[in-house]
Amino acid sequence: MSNKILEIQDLTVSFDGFKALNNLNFSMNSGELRVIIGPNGAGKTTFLDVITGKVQPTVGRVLFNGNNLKKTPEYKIARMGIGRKFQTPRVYLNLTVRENLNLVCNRNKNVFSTLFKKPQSTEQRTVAGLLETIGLEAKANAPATLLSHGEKQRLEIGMLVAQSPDLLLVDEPAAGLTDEETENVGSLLLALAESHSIIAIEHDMEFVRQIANDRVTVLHEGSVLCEGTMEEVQNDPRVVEVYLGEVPE
Ligand SMILES: Nc1ncnc2c1ncn2[C@@H]1O[C@H](COP(=O)(O)OP(=O)(O)OP(=O)(O)O)[C@@H](O)[C@H]1O
Repeated sequence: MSNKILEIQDLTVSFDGFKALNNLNFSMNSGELRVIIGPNGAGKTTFLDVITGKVQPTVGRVLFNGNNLKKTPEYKIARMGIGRKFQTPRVYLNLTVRENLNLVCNRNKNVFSTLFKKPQSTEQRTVAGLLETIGLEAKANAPATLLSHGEKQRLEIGMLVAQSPDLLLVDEPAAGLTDEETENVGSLLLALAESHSIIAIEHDMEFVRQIANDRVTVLHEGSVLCEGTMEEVQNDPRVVEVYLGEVPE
C-alpha cells in the first residue's frame, strides 16, 4: 500500500468548453501540509471543488486513500474523511464558542442523548482539548458573534478538526486577517499538521512562508506549473513570470 492520501490523475474540468483545470496531475503523502498558490483564475478553488465532490471531473480521476471518488456525493466524501474550511467562517454566531464545538463533537450521537443527557466527561475533555488547540479557552463562554474574524476562523478550524478528517482542505485562511491573527492561524495549522494531512490554498505570501515547511505547488491556467520548497518555487523564473512580479522577494 502506498502512503499517498491523495492522487489526482490527468484531471480536466471544463465549464462550457473552458478548461478551469487542464490535464492536472498531483499527489501528496499522508501527513503532509501542502500549500497551493497560483495567480487569480489558476483553478485553485475548482481544484478543491473536485476533491470535495462539488464539481465532477470532465476527464481524469481523483483517488483518496486509493479510492476513486468518481460520482461520490459531497456528503459521502465528507464522511470518508475530507473536511473543508471555506474562506468565510461558518459558525453559529448566537451560540458560544463551547456550544459550537459541542455541536460537532456530539454530531454522531443520537439526538435524544445530546438533548437530554449531560455530556460525558470524555466529551467535555475533547471540547476542552479543542479549545486549547485553537487558543480560545478564555472565550469559551462568549457568543461567537463577539469573536474577531481571526478567532472565528480558528473556531471553524476547530469545528472541522472535531470531526477527525484525514484530509483537511483550507481555502485562504489568512484572507482579511490582521497580521497577528494571520500568525495565530498559521501556528494553528502548523500544530494541526503534526497529526493531519492538510492542503492550504493561499494568496498571502508572508503567510505561505510561515506555514510552507513541506512542498508548495504552483497552479497556473489549470495545471501544475511547478512544485518544490517555498524557496525553490519563489526563485523559479516561470513562477516569477506568471505572477508578473506579484511574488514579493
Ligand atoms: N462554474 C463555472 N463556470 C464557468 N467558469 C468557471 C466556473 N468556475 C470557475 N470558472 C472559471 O475557471 C477558472 C478557474 O477558477 P477558480 O475559481 O478555480 O480559480 P482560482 O485560482 O481559485 O482563482 P482566485 O484566486 O481568483 O479565487 C476561472 O477563469 C473561472 O472564471
